[in-house]
Amino acid sequence: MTSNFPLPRTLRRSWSLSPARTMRIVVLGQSAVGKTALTVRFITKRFIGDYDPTLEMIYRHTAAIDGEFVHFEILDTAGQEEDSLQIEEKIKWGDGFAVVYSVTDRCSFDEVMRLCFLINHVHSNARKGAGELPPVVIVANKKDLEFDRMVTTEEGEKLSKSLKYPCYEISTRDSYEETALVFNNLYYDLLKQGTVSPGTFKRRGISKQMEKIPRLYANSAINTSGRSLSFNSFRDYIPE
Ligand SMILES: Nc1nc2c(ncn2[C@@H]2O[C@H](COP(=O)(O)OP(=O)(O)OP(=O)(O)O)[C@@H](O)[C@H]2O)c(=O)[nH]1
Repeated sequence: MTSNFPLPRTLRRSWSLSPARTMRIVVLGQSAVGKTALTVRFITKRFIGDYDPTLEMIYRHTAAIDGEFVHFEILDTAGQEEDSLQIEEKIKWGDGFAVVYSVTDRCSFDEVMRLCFLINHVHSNARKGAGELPPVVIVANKKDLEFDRMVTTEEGEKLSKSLKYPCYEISTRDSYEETALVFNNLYYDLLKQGTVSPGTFKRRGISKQMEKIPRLYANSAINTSGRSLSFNSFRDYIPE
């Protein structure tokens, strides 16, 4: 089908983009800190309030960053207690990590350190000292809930300094831009490591456990209706 209207400049530009890279990001953190909200906000640009708390999913999303297509595969983990072997499989799968806590929940803040150590431990063993450790960002979510705050900005900064990972204090509810910054910066950090070939990031094998996690192809460009979608209708809306 042809159109009588000229294409917008942004669409015309995208045709000259170079081949896509794929980056796998694992979103970790305690239950109810906003992992699903963060992931869905990034890929649909919308804040959707209610999710099935137990759902674990790999979202696939293509974004154009600095004139390049980047395929994100984002594993939104369940955030509930599971044995360490299961978490380790997921950590092995990732190229980069967003470790999320809520500024309204001190326990979720205390969990960040353990998760960061686990990431380092798993990847140090896997790489046997060769190569840099994967990029990690700490996400302090729900900063809009100032009255319920239990963790100060300074505490977040102190943790960030001691772990040597950047920490972004954000509101997934209020800002798409802050959410995108988390994922885009993980991508830039991985690029900086210089371990990427022009086509794709280096791939490792996928375990049977990882193959069982449902995958969903989602792209913000698909959702242009301006409707507010519930999570279930969001899932039905976007085909695999
Ligand atoms: N006010 C506010 N609420 C938020 C924000 N981010 C998430 N929420 C709410 O926090 C609750 C939990 O969000 P989820 O995204 O389901 O949290 P989760 O970490 O994925 O939870 P699990 O699936 O149990 O691991 C939901 O009611 C969200 O609407 C935010 O930035 N501000």
